[in-house]
Amino acid sequence: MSSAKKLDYKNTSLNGTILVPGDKSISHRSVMFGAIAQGKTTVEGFLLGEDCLSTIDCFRKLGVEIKVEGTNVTIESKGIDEWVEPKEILYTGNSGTTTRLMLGILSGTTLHTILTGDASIGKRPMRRVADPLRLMGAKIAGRENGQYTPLAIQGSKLQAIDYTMPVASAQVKSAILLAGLRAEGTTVIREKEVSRDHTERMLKQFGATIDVEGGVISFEGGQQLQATHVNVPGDISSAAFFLVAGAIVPNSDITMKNVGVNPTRSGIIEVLEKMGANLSVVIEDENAAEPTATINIRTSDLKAATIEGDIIPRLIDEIPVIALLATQADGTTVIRNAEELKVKETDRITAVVNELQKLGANIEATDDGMIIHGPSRLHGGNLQSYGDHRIGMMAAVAALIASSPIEIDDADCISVSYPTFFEHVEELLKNS
Ligand SMILES: O=C(O)C1=C[C@@H](OP(=O)(O)O)[C@@H](O)[C@H](O)C1
Ligand SMILES: C=C(OP(=O)(O)O)C(=O)O
Repeated sequence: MSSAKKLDYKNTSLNGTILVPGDKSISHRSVMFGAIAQGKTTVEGFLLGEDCLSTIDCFRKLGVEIKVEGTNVTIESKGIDEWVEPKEILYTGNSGTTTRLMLGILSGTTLHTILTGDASIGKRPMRRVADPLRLMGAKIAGRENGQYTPLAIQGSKLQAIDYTMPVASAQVKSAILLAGLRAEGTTVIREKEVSRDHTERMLKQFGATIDVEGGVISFEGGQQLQATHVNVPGDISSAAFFLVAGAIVPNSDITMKNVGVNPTRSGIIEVLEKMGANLSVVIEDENAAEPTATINIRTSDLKAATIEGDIIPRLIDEIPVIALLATQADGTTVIRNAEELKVKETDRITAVVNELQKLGANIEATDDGMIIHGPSRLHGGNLQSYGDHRIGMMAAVAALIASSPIEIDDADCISVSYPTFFEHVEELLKNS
């Protein structure tokens, strides 16, 4: 059920300390790796967002025992060879990560499975994963030769490949690595631009050996994963909404603890620094499998920046809210090389530009990004989320500075990645 939400935040500031929920990418992977390994894996700080719950649901249908108690999750598996062939279709909801990584995992089993998701997933390109997996010997069938869900997979024997990534995508890389775990030989992946490396880090955590050097990943097939404990840090992509809110809402001072600051994810921190934000980042644990930090942000005088090149994959999911940030910065912000935004939950270039224009922002779309002239005073209006959690949250942060109320058509979609988002907004407003 979708629900409209009217936001009327007048003369408020945001103050206080919050703990953003667990990282979505790492939460997905913790369940996947725990299900592949034999034994009991325990996860702490798991994200109870709908996308990660879809991943849990898929593995339960494969016979893996998964218990959820608050944000603690226990996965008990007899190992990938003991999974059962599901009688039902595996439903991946709104989650591209679940769909693409499962495709890689399931290709190397002996099972017949079918993956499908919601209307948005049904439009997202899957050949970017199916094609390299087919080079490994995977048997995948689907609409338009495997481009779109539903996708049927007949598990088969796989051979390693040496693959040069045509796009910077951690989902493609991870699907190949997870198939590579079951393949004969050494899988080699060559990345021109580094994408998030949670899969590589977690493979090591589960006892595998993986070599990463100068954008080249080498990974020997046939390794067994060992069940372990996974500590999921706070999601920097969720923290991003409050980093921007703290910078643009007058008289604000927000602290977030335990935020994951893996360098392949922390592009937004570099952008905030470049734009002159009042920001401090104190590393908590540099040696953890995934490093964390306490981050403080205060109201800032911002200047425009150019955002392009190899930083793009390190902040791709943050671009909608960075665009909002740029509407409050002095000068012209240019975002380039971000055409991947067109194949997310919705076309995020069109969605961001349309919705921010409705509020009076001076923003235009380009083929691979957007151009924003700031600063501009935003007014209220009726905004669409397009069923995309990141667009919904961008609209909600805009409401914190808009001169009149903003109504968001379908705000429920925010629970895909940040179910407690509005509780955190209320908590920070209380202290103002
Ligand atoms: O691997 C992951 O967990 C993700 C990778 C990124 O997608 P791409 O691989 O399509 O760039 C990102 O946008 C998505 O939110 C999560
Ligand atoms: C693109 C996203 O996720 P996914 O690809 O897993 O749907 C996102 O969370 O912004």
